[in-house]
Amino acid sequence: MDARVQPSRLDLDALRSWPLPAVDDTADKEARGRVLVIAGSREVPGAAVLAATAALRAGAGKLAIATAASVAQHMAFAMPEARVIALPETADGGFDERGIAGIERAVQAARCVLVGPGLMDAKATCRFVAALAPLLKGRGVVLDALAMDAAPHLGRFEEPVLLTPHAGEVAHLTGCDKDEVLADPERAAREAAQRWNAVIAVKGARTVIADPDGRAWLHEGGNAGLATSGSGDTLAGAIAGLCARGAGLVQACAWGVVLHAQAGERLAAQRAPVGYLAREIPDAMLQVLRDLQDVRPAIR
Ligand SMILES: NC(=O)C1=CN([C@@H]2O[C@H](COP(=O)(O)OP(=O)(O)OC[C@H]3O[C@@H](n4cnc5c(N)ncnc54)[C@H](OP(=O)(O)O)[C@@H]3O)[C@@H](O)[C@H]2O)[C@@H](O)CC1
Ligand SMILES: Nc1ncnc2c1ncn2[C@@H]1O[C@H](COP(=O)(O)OP(=O)(O)O)[C@@H](O)[C@H]1O
Repeated sequence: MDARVQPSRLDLDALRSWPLPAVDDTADKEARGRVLVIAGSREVPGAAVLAATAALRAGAGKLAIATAASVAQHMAFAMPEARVIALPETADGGFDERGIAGIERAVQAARCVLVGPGLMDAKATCRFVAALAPLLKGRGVVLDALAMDAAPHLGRFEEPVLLTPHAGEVAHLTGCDKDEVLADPERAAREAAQRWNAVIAVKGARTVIADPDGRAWLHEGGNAGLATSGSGDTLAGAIAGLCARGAGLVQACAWGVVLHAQAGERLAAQRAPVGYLAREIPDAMLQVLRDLQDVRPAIR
């Protein structure tokens, strides 16, 4: 018999009974929390824009983006709400770990740091994340996309970190088969959470979140329209934004997963079931967030 405790179901009702920390009407942008998005390479700069937009739509107060030097100027115009820090690149388009000195202050100021969307050069990314890891202590950390490749090399995290792999990325990280993960995402999430002492969200039509304490949450919802280029970047960004404005990693992840899926459902109803764009998801998430807060206000 399967001894696993059933995962808690995540849906809008679950969020209503798990309200986000309230943001006071008198809050300034510092109180709303700083988020640092380390993302975007010369081939995939848009991933940083998608993640950063979602972080602000989720309610973060202040935004910094650390991105490839070759696209930093363009990023500053694409994302006028951000302070943009240029990172030196490797020949293969990765972030050179020597650039970390230039983001040290931004890391220290951030309540949440998201690393990964749109990064290139797996080897350089592993070195970069390994060198960054000691600076991340005490803040919410979300590793997405190529930044997760560092996880197997970092051993067990000392403090919880969130990883957001889809089934293919779990297969890539653990050496198992993608179909095995799809057949039992809960097992994959629980095993990875124990192995790395991390919160894991295995994403897909069924998303399972597991934490190192043995708790798990299951979300079923959204639609195939969410299976689109850049969609995962908006999820990671929203989670980082929720964390920056005061939610813990697990709550931020749970809220982000439901908001993202609900945004997909709204876009499917408003536009078409398939064919809406990742860049449209953050605004739809804001609509869902607003309606939720009408029910139980988190921002007065
Ligand atoms: N047009 C673009 O590319 C855009 C990309 N964008 C952003 O770029 C980032 C990367 O996205 P992506 O789409 O390039 O990488 P994705 O396919 O998620 O693979 C990730 C890893 O999983 C692995 N992996 C996958 N399946 C597997 C399997 N069955 N079994 C084993 N391994 C498997 C795969 O290994 P590989 O297939 O390379 O061997 C790879 O290591 C992300 O942030 C995305 O949002 C956007 O911003 C918009 C434009
Ligand atoms: N059929 C589906 N139903 C519901 N959600 C889905 C479906 N397919 C994908 N998603 C969601 O869309 C997102 C896709 O993320 P990801 O594969 O990382 O995209 P990308 O790498 O292009 O940004 C995940 O949050 C996943 O849960």
